[in-house]
Amino acid sequence: MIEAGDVRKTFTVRERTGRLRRTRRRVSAVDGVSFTVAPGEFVGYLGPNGAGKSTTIKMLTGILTPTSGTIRVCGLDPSRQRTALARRLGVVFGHRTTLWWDLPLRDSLALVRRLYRVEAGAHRERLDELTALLDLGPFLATPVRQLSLGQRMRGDLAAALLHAPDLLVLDEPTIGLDVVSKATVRAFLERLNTERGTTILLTTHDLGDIERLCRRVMIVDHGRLAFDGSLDALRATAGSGRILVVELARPEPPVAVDGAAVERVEGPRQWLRLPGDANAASVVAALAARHEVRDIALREPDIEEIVARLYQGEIPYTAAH
Ligand SMILES: Nc1ncnc2c1ncn2[C@@H]1O[C@H](COP(=O)(O)OP(=O)(O)OP(=O)(O)O)[C@@H](O)[C@H]1O
Repeated sequence: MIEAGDVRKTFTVRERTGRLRRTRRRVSAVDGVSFTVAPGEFVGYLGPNGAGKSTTIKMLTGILTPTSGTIRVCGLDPSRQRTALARRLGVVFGHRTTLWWDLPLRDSLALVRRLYRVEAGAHRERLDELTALLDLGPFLATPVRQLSLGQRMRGDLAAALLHAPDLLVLDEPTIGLDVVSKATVRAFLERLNTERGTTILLTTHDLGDIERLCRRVMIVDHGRLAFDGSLDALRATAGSGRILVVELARPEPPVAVDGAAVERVEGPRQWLRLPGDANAASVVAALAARHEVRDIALREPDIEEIVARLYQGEIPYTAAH
């Protein structure tokens, strides 16, 4: 569905370096990224701010042309065959709407039908289905500018899917949504993928989206693909380990136990990181033999923490392969 081969995008930015002087600087936004996405996959595309995610998405959707490398999306070259690709592709940017601000949602969706030249019968059927799935009924007659963010996002999803695309590309579709709206959007996307077989590429900073939806995760950092694998592989990152929180009878210097490293000390509490293969029971036994332990708790690493540590360079991406 998507094939990207050694894709690069370089921007030239002009900078003021003195009162009258300007210099040009080259920014390598995407620096040799290669991957393929098969039909029916649901892939999360992650990365810290400025890593190159939006630039990649803009190249996949034909908005930007790569400086070098090859891209095929639905068998087409996005920058050369943008119109043909638009018929096969749906795109939703969480930050902005593609709907007409002053028109009621229903009229906006009718214009989308004309844009994509969807046959009237097929449109009605599809609109009914999307209205039911996304619960659009109560606000179809409301002008887009009066919709709440969650309602507007559901309207945008409907607009992107009215022409039944094979591939849906989402850029932060749950940004700013409350927990209930997020759950609605996530449940809808899951159904779209499993029941309709729509391939989905999802860019987000919300790791809840990723955990709930994606079987595969790609992480881009400094313009390069730093990780490409399953969510389980990411969770099992060698350096991630579990955290043992120990409450001692009194404040003590960091304890010394084989197979654990003290990460934090707060009064009588100490946080020990256990490597992936460590035996928690023997660490606890060793601790109890030498210290008066009041309480212990074992925490599994959460995905948010693992990703933060990867971004900060505390664990190498290679550990996640
Ligand atoms: N039009 C542009 N001109 C110059 N530099 C750009 C342009 N677009 C992006 N960049 C630079 O390219 C790099 C990657 O930007 P990009 O927007 O792709 O990152 P991102 O991963 O989407 O970030 P975020 O999570 O903050 O949205 C950044 O250093 C950014 O400043």
